[in-house]
Amino acid sequence: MTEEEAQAWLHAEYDVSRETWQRLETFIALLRDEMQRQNLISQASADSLWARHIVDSAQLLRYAPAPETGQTWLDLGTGAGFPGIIIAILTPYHVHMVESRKRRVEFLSHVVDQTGIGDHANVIGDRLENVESFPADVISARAFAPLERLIALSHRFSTENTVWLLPKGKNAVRELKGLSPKRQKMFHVEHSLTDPNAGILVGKG
Ligand SMILES: C[S@@+](CC[C@H](N)C(=O)[O-])C[C@H]1O[C@@H](n2cnc3c(N)ncnc32)[C@H](O)[C@@H]1O
Repeated sequence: MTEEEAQAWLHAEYDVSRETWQRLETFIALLRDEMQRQNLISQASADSLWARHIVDSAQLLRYAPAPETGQTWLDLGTGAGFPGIIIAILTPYHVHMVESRKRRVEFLSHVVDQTGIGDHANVIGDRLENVESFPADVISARAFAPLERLIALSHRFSTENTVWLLPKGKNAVRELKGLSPKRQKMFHVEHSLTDPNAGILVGKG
Protein backbone atom coordinates (compact mmCIF):
# COMPACT_ATOMS: atom_id res chain seq x y z
CA MET A 1 0.00 0.00 0.00
CA THR A 2 1.50 3.35 -1.03
CA GLU A 3 1.12 6.47 1.11
CA GLU A 4 -1.43 7.82 -1.39
CA GLU A 5 -3.41 4.57 -1.28
CA ALA A 6 -3.35 4.62 2.51
CA GLN A 7 -4.79 8.13 2.65
CA ALA A 8 -7.43 7.28 0.03
CA TRP A 9 -8.41 4.16 2.00
CA LEU A 10 -8.92 6.20 5.17
CA HIS A 11 -11.13 8.70 3.37
CA ALA A 12 -13.18 5.97 1.72
CA GLU A 13 -13.52 3.82 4.82
CA TYR A 14 -14.28 6.48 7.43
CA ASP A 15 -15.53 9.50 5.51
CA VAL A 16 -13.00 11.53 7.52
CA SER A 17 -14.06 15.11 8.29
CA ARG A 18 -11.77 18.09 7.74
CA GLU A 19 -11.38 18.47 11.53
CA THR A 20 -10.42 14.82 11.99
CA TRP A 21 -7.92 15.01 9.12
CA GLN A 22 -6.40 18.08 10.72
CA ARG A 23 -6.02 16.14 13.97
CA LEU A 24 -4.20 13.34 12.13
CA GLU A 25 -1.89 15.91 10.51
CA THR A 26 -1.23 17.53 13.90
CA PHE A 27 -0.32 14.16 15.39
CA ILE A 28 2.03 13.37 12.49
CA ALA A 29 3.78 16.73 12.84
CA LEU A 30 4.24 16.18 16.59
CA LEU A 31 5.53 12.65 16.00
CA ARG A 32 8.05 13.71 13.36
CA ASP A 33 9.26 16.51 15.60
CA GLU A 34 9.56 14.26 18.67
CA MET A 35 11.53 11.68 16.67
CA GLN A 36 14.45 14.10 16.72
CA ARG A 37 14.56 13.62 20.49
CA GLN A 38 13.44 10.05 21.13
CA ASN A 39 13.26 6.78 19.25
CA LEU A 40 9.52 6.29 18.70
CA ILE A 41 9.24 4.34 15.42
CA SER A 42 11.85 2.99 13.03
CA GLN A 43 13.22 5.43 10.46
CA ALA A 44 12.27 3.01 7.67
CA SER A 45 8.64 2.92 8.75
CA ALA A 46 8.59 6.70 9.24
CA ASP A 47 8.86 7.04 5.46
CA SER A 48 5.57 5.18 5.07
CA LEU A 49 3.80 6.41 8.17
CA TRP A 50 0.29 6.45 6.67
CA ALA A 51 0.40 2.82 5.55
CA ARG A 52 2.68 1.25 8.15
CA HIS A 53 1.23 2.94 11.23
CA ILE A 54 -1.93 4.97 10.63
CA VAL A 55 -3.91 2.60 8.39
CA ASP A 56 -2.33 -0.35 10.21
CA SER A 57 -3.96 1.04 13.38
CA ALA A 58 -7.23 2.25 11.83
CA GLN A 59 -7.95 -1.12 10.20
CA LEU A 60 -8.65 -2.55 13.67
CA LEU A 61 -11.92 -0.62 13.63
CA ARG A 62 -13.25 -3.06 11.01
CA TYR A 63 -13.46 -5.68 13.77
CA ALA A 64 -14.59 -3.45 16.65
CA PRO A 65 -18.22 -2.88 17.64
CA ALA A 66 -19.70 0.35 16.25
CA PRO A 67 -18.56 2.89 18.82
CA GLU A 68 -21.05 4.56 21.10
CA THR A 69 -20.17 7.43 23.39
CA GLY A 70 -18.85 6.17 26.70
CA GLN A 71 -17.64 2.80 25.45
CA THR A 72 -14.13 2.07 26.63
CA TRP A 73 -11.11 1.01 24.57
CA LEU A 74 -7.98 -0.07 26.45
CA ASP A 75 -4.75 0.11 24.43
CA LEU A 76 -1.77 -1.64 26.00
CA GLY A 77 1.73 -0.23 25.47
CA THR A 78 0.68 2.66 23.20
CA GLY A 79 4.27 3.81 22.67
CA ALA A 80 4.34 6.40 19.88
CA GLY A 81 0.52 6.45 19.70
CA PHE A 82 -0.46 3.27 17.85
CA PRO A 83 -3.21 2.36 17.77
CA GLY A 84 -4.56 4.37 20.75
CA ILE A 85 -4.15 7.91 19.38
CA ILE A 86 -5.51 6.93 15.95
CA ILE A 87 -8.59 5.28 17.48
CA ALA A 88 -9.24 8.33 19.67
CA ILE A 89 -8.93 10.68 16.68
CA LEU A 90 -11.24 8.60 14.47
CA THR A 91 -13.93 7.54 16.97
CA PRO A 92 -15.84 8.59 20.10
CA TYR A 93 -14.55 5.56 22.06
CA HIS A 94 -13.11 6.57 25.42
CA VAL A 95 -9.53 5.42 24.85
CA HIS A 96 -7.32 4.58 27.83
CA MET A 97 -3.68 4.31 26.73
CA VAL A 98 -1.33 2.47 29.09
CA GLU A 99 2.35 3.25 28.66
CA SER A 100 5.15 2.82 31.17
CA ARG A 101 8.04 4.81 29.66
CA LYS A 102 8.11 8.33 31.05
CA ARG A 103 9.17 10.19 27.92
CA ARG A 104 6.57 8.36 25.84
CA VAL A 105 3.91 9.17 28.42
CA GLU A 106 4.87 12.85 28.21
CA PHE A 107 4.73 12.72 24.41
CA LEU A 108 1.33 10.99 24.37
CA SER A 109 -0.10 13.47 26.90
CA HIS A 110 1.15 16.34 24.73
CA VAL A 111 -0.50 14.78 21.66
CA VAL A 112 -3.82 14.37 23.51
CA ASP A 113 -3.64 18.01 24.54
CA GLN A 114 -2.61 19.42 21.14
CA THR A 115 -5.10 17.38 19.08
CA GLY A 116 -8.01 18.27 21.37
CA ILE A 117 -9.09 14.68 22.08
CA GLY A 118 -8.76 14.97 25.86
CA ASP A 119 -12.53 14.71 26.41
CA HIS A 120 -12.39 11.02 25.46
CA ALA A 121 -8.73 9.98 25.62
CA ASN A 122 -6.34 9.65 28.53
CA VAL A 123 -2.84 8.36 29.13
CA ILE A 124 -2.17 6.08 32.09
CA GLY A 125 1.53 6.49 32.75
CA ASP A 126 2.32 3.29 34.58
CA ARG A 127 3.10 -0.35 34.08
CA LEU A 128 -0.05 -2.28 33.21
CA GLU A 129 0.58 -4.50 36.24
CA ASN A 130 -0.07 -1.47 38.51
CA VAL A 131 -3.24 -0.24 36.82
CA GLU A 132 -6.51 -0.80 38.67
CA SER A 133 -8.92 -3.07 36.78
CA PHE A 134 -11.93 -1.70 34.91
CA PRO A 135 -14.15 -3.38 32.31
CA ALA A 136 -13.04 -2.59 28.74
CA ASP A 137 -15.30 -2.97 25.71
CA VAL A 138 -12.24 -3.34 23.46
CA ILE A 139 -8.65 -4.30 24.32
CA SER A 140 -5.91 -3.69 21.74
CA ALA A 141 -2.20 -4.32 21.90
CA ARG A 142 0.25 -3.79 19.05
CA ALA A 143 3.79 -5.06 19.50
CA PHE A 144 3.22 -5.17 23.26
CA ALA A 145 4.06 -8.67 24.50
CA PRO A 146 3.91 -12.35 23.48
CA LEU A 147 0.29 -13.51 23.36
CA GLU A 148 0.25 -15.69 26.45
CA ARG A 149 1.86 -12.99 28.60
CA LEU A 150 -0.36 -10.31 27.07
CA ILE A 151 -3.51 -12.22 28.08
CA ALA A 152 -2.14 -13.08 31.51
CA LEU A 153 -1.46 -9.38 32.16
CA SER A 154 -4.74 -8.03 30.83
CA HIS A 155 -7.56 -10.58 31.15
CA ARG A 156 -8.67 -8.85 34.37
CA PHE A 157 -9.89 -5.93 32.18
CA SER A 158 -12.12 -8.20 30.07
CA THR A 159 -15.76 -9.24 30.36
CA GLU A 160 -17.61 -11.90 28.36
CA ASN A 161 -18.35 -9.17 25.78
CA THR A 162 -14.88 -7.67 25.43
CA VAL A 163 -13.49 -7.63 21.90
CA TRP A 164 -9.74 -8.26 21.64
CA LEU A 165 -7.82 -6.78 18.67
CA LEU A 166 -4.22 -7.95 18.58
CA PRO A 167 -2.09 -7.27 15.49
CA LYS A 168 0.51 -10.02 15.64
CA GLY A 169 2.47 -9.76 12.41
CA LYS A 170 3.73 -12.95 10.82
CA ASN A 171 3.54 -14.88 14.09
CA ALA A 172 -0.22 -14.66 14.59
CA VAL A 173 -1.07 -18.30 13.88
CA ARG A 174 1.97 -19.67 15.71
CA GLU A 175 1.24 -17.59 18.81
CA LEU A 176 -2.42 -18.61 18.74
CA LYS A 177 -1.46 -22.30 18.61
CA GLY A 178 0.60 -21.80 21.76
CA LEU A 179 -2.52 -21.02 23.82
CA SER A 180 -4.63 -23.56 25.70
CA PRO A 181 -7.49 -25.03 23.56
CA LYS A 182 -10.04 -23.04 25.61
CA ARG A 183 -8.23 -19.75 24.95
CA GLN A 184 -7.61 -20.63 21.28
CA LYS A 185 -11.38 -20.88 20.77
CA MET A 186 -11.76 -17.23 21.77
CA PHE A 187 -9.80 -16.02 18.70
CA HIS A 188 -9.72 -16.14 14.95
CA VAL A 189 -7.16 -14.67 12.55
CA GLU A 190 -7.87 -11.85 10.09
CA HIS A 191 -5.42 -10.76 7.40
CA SER A 192 -3.83 -7.35 7.74
CA LEU A 193 -4.63 -4.90 4.94
CA THR A 194 -1.19 -3.37 5.12
CA ASP A 195 0.84 -6.59 5.05
CA PRO A 196 -0.60 -9.76 3.48
CA ASN A 197 1.73 -11.91 5.60
CA ALA A 198 0.60 -10.37 8.88
CA GLY A 199 -2.35 -11.48 10.96
CA ILE A 200 -4.65 -9.76 13.43
CA LEU A 201 -6.00 -11.91 16.24
CA VAL A 202 -9.63 -10.99 16.81
CA GLY A 203 -11.20 -12.40 19.96
CA LYS A 204 -14.22 -12.18 22.21
CA GLY A 205 -14.56 -12.86 25.90
C1 LIG B 1 7.29 -2.15 20.89
S1 LIG B 1 6.45 -0.81 21.62
C2 LIG B 1 4.97 -0.72 20.64
C3 LIG B 1 4.32 0.63 20.71
C4 LIG B 1 3.04 0.80 19.90
N1 LIG B 1 1.96 -0.02 20.40
C5 LIG B 1 3.27 0.54 18.44
O1 LIG B 1 2.73 -0.43 17.91
O2 LIG B 1 4.00 1.33 17.80
C6 LIG B 1 5.83 -1.48 23.17
C7 LIG B 1 5.44 -0.42 24.18
O3 LIG B 1 4.87 -1.04 25.32
C8 LIG B 1 5.37 -0.42 26.49
N2 LIG B 1 5.28 -1.43 27.57
C9 LIG B 1 5.95 -2.60 27.62
N3 LIG B 1 5.60 -3.29 28.75
C10 LIG B 1 4.70 -2.51 29.40
C11 LIG B 1 3.96 -2.68 30.62
N4 LIG B 1 4.10 -3.77 31.37
N5 LIG B 1 3.10 -1.71 30.98
C12 LIG B 1 2.95 -0.60 30.19
N6 LIG B 1 3.62 -0.38 29.04
C13 LIG B 1 4.49 -1.33 28.65
C14 LIG B 1 6.79 0.00 26.12
O4 LIG B 1 7.26 1.06 26.91
C15 LIG B 1 6.64 0.38 24.65
O5 LIG B 1 6.39 1.76 24.49
